[in-house]
Amino acid sequence: MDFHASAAPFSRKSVGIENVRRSVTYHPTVWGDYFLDYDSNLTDTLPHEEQKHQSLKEKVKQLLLDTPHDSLHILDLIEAIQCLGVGYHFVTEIEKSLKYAYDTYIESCGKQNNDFCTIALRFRLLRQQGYYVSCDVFNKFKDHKGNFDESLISNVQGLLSLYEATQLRVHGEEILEEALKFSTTQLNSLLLNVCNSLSTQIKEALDIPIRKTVPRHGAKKFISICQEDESHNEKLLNFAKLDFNLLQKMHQKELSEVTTWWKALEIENKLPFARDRLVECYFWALATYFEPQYSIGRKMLTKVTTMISIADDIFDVYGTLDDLTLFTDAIERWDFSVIDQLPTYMQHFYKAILDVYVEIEEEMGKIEKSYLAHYVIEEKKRLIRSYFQEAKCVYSGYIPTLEEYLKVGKPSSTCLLLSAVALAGIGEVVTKEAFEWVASDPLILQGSEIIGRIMNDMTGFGFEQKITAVECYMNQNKGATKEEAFAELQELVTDAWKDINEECLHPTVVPTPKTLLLEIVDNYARATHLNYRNIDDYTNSEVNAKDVITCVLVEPMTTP
Ligand SMILES: CC(C)=CCC/C(C)=C/COP(=O)(O)OP(=O)(O)O
Repeated sequence: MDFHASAAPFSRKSVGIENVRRSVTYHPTVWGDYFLDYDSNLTDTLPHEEQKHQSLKEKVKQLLLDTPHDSLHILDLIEAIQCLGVGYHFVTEIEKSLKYAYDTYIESCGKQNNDFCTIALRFRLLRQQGYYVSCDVFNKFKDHKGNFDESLISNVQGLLSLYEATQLRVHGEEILEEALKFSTTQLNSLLLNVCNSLSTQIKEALDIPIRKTVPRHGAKKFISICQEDESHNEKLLNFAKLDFNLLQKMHQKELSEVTTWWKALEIENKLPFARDRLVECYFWALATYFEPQYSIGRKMLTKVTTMISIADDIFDVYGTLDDLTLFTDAIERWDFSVIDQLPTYMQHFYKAILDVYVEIEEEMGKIEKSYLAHYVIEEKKRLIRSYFQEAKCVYSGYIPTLEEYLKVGKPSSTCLLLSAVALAGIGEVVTKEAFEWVASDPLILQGSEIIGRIMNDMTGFGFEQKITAVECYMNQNKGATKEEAFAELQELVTDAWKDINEECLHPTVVPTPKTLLLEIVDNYARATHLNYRNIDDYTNSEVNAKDVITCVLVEPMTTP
């Protein structure tokens, strides 16, 4: 970027405040010490719960094995298992059934008893699994004029199923673009004429489709929907509820541990200008992966994310240009001995950052992979470099083009660093190739970065203390309104989802552990959708985020 062009109205330099420390009032933590109480006394799994869990798991597994691959019922069963959040227990069985569905795809879709709903469901389940299957199967639901058949309008479940299937579309799939418009319009008009529980289901799907749902949040939501459905399978539902509760206890215990760490840092006293969002950061980590074996990863991610959040507040609000120059240099040098050269308020923070990465290196050392920790540090440096570039831009008053902006705005989304940290926390299965893949910033990761950056910027426009993609677009297209800028940027988000969808299909160039890496990247985009689809729920976490966190991390499911 060239930072020497004419000054913009919001330029700090233009109003002579480049060396004035500023502050914005963020609301205090919603949670305080709340999760400290969730220590082992409350969160250890009891032996009878363990036994019941095991026995229900066996029963669900048997149900899967007993349902023939060629029955229509198997698709509904897999869908229920996955939506209820217990698919991770039956990965092999599900893969086997879906392989069969893939091998017999065209033949099965052609059968008489294959209705609209089933065809759309099969299409989605296979695409979710990474199988490329053709969208031509939807042609048979069009009338002689080429429109979707009017008879589909009254089929609510079919419309929902079609709508969900379109979320897996890739570039150039015209019929799925039409299907998305058709199903969205019809579902919106149905909202007025259906019963309460169905209208809630439609509203929720329109707001957050399955493809964009954060797994734990989705599990809780679908358990409630499933309960209302009289045809639900009791054993599966009970298993899902118990599994949810056992995982929730584990997550509460992790939160209790990271709260102890956070309190000891005394951030609210030492850096009172910064957002205090420990639990929200943990929730982001939980969105990345929720399974028991990634406990260490979630704790690492939480610590790293809180440090990012503080750094972001220093760069965007509090720090002077001199402070930011010193801090960026100190991060490049990555050395405890440079602490004294930093302004006092940064010293404690700089040490806290380095300590977190020492801890990551030590954790990786336990599996003899500490030599890979430098990949994570390099991503931290890349992030801080991008923050510094953005800050310099504000101080210079130059408004970049959207393209120039995104070169810096993509890494500043945090997606690259958080993906590298997520990898550092997966234990034995981590590979050097996976870190190198993240470092190379492949297309799929860029998709998540774009979603992260642009959705964040749209909610931040008018509030952020820094330049956003919206200003860049409006400046570049003289006379463009905010609405036009939003429409154009929303298109970029839609395209980014198509990139992600395409890159998830076999054969992928993603290294081992492939499925996990794809999940990590997908989940970053999903967490962004959840937190930034209306307002910035991370910064303003008193309303929506508080409700979501309460639902996922505080309220257990009622089990029989
Ligand atoms: C993914 C998460 C939760 C990251 C950690 C904190 C963070 C940088 C939040 C976004 O703040 P912001 O809206 O001020 O970001 P930016 O300044 O990059 O626009």
